[in-house]
Amino acid sequence: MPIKTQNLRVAKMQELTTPAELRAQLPISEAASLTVEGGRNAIQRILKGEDDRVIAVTGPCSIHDTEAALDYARKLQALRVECADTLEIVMRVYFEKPRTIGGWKGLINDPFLDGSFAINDGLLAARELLLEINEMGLPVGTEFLDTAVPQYVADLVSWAAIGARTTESQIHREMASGLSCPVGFKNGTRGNIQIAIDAVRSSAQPHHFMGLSEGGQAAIVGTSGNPDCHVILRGGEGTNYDEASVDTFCYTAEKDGIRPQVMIDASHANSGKLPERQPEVLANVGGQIARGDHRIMGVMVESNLVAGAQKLGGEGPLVYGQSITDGCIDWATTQDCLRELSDNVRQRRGALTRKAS
Ligand SMILES: O=C[C@H](O)[C@H](O)COP(=O)(O)O
Ligand SMILES: C=C(OP(=O)(O)O)C(=O)O
Repeated sequence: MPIKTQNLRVAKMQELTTPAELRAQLPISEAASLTVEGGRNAIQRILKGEDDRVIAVTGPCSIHDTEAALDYARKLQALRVECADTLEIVMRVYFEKPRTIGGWKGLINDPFLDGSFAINDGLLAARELLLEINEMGLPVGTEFLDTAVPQYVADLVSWAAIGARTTESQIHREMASGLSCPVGFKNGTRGNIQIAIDAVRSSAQPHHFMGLSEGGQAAIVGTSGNPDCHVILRGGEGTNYDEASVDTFCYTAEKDGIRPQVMIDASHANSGKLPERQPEVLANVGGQIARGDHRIMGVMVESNLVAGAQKLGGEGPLVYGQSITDGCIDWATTQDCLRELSDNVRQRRGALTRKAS
């Protein structure tokens, strides 16, 4: 009789809702599908240089309270309409957090914030929120971390990110090669840009891998490759948002055969994890744009209703609209920064017109 050699450290296994079941419960509406298609098309045109606007992915570090997220979305949608001529504003709606060591891993993993890990409820809450935001006309960007998640929600996502900790991972590049939306790859946590360039090249190719079918069966997935991938500079051991860093990145990108274009993350290592530094980063990046730089096609901002961050599990109730992961800038500051960026895009147009005449 063989001794037990399997699942020795698996404490629990519970059935997961299938993607088809979740989608039947919360089907995409016509209004939401139009927002997704419009958002993806706009981003694709910006990536191809057919639209001179700048993508601005802005929103909380992570979603932990869907009511607060909807409040934020209503404000952002008004700003999106105001800045439509210069910016393609997309709400950052992050449900999955890649932790350096440990901590809360996001709304899908632990929606009740209490270690109950009710993932079926987390998927439901995520899909419900994505539907509501899209129905407002506001496109959504998210990070995909668990490779099973896209089958549940990717039809409601206009732009996706692969994080600094997973850009080098083959399974994330395979996943990106099959996503229907444009995808940004962050440089590595130590600042390595080559892994992000390699990721863009890898994801443009077709791949075959093991995945999940609509019906929740294990499946062999074949993809056609994603031509709409790009790099996001997020800093590393130092910052990499300045002109010299953009030059270095674009030189390397062109040498490796990818488009010399980039999104700049104003947060993470580019702000030294100090949220109050994000406006300074955005002003620098906006200055580069105003002076005529067309290589910077997007920015990312960690922003919430209330500035800073709070500890999950601290004394008293959570502050409404404040991050429980990385610190964010508040809504008023976000509005000022994006309006300034919008002016910078106009200045770039003016500079080009002056040059041409
Ligand atoms: O954006 C979020 C965080 O920077 C990332 O998830 C890592 O967080 P941690 O270092 O607090 O775990
Ligand atoms: C985790 C994130 O960023 P990074 O992968 O750059 O650390 C994030 O944007 O939430």
